Amino acid sequence: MTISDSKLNEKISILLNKDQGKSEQAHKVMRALRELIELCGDDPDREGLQETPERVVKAFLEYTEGYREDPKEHLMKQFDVKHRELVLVKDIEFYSTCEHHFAPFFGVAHVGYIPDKKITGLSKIARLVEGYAKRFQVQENLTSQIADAMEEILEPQGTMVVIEAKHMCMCGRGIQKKDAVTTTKAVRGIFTEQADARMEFLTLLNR
Ligand SMILES: Nc1nc2c(ncn2[C@@H]2O[C@H](COP(=O)(O)OP(=O)(O)OP(=O)(O)O)[C@@H](O)[C@H]2O)c(=O)[nH]1
Ligand SMILES: [Zn+2]
Repeated sequence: MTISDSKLNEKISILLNKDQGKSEQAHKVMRALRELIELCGDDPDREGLQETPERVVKAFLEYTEGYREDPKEHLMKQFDVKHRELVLVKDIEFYSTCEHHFAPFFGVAHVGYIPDKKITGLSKIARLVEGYAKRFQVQENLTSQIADAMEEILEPQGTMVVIEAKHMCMCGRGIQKKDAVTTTKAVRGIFTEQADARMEFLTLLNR
């Protein structure tokens, strides 16, 4: 089977929105992936590996779906309520791709904000996390991008984001510390100014 006549190829074309220029680029990447297989010491034409370049391209387009949307748009759907106290969405699972090694990193995001005028749907906060996670990332940028989007679109009294994640680039390669967990936080607005607000977030988080 050649790369161009397989079924997976059609799926890639759909993922690329039938963009002809991008499809050509995808073929170049598939050819490069054949080279990578050879570089690593295997035969790209052996049965198990024949479709691997296409599968890898398709998988990467899925890992990076966030580039093909504006995650902030999810927050545009808003409601007017009188609630002016902490809203905390805990344990939002995410799966991202380390921009240094293209290895997965994954874990949970906890997103809290104190509304001023507007609130958004809870699922929209999870969609925001997904939109930034599905890109090439470092955990610190992922954390601050989520906080900055909340601030810009909802204009709350403040936002606090905590992310806990495991990085596969520290497991199967390199330093090989499979149990290491990295925690990052981003605080904005009232959470920067008031220790009590941060404490309330952390108390609810650890319940
Ligand atoms: N700060 C930060 N570092 C990350 C993240 N993901 C991966 N890294 C680190 O990026 C660094 C890249 O270091 P380099 O020395 O350029 O690359 P390397 O030789 O592959 O590094 P080692 O992993 O130490 O073998 C490593 O220390 C990784 O642990 C992240 O989300 N945030
Ligand atoms: Zn890495």
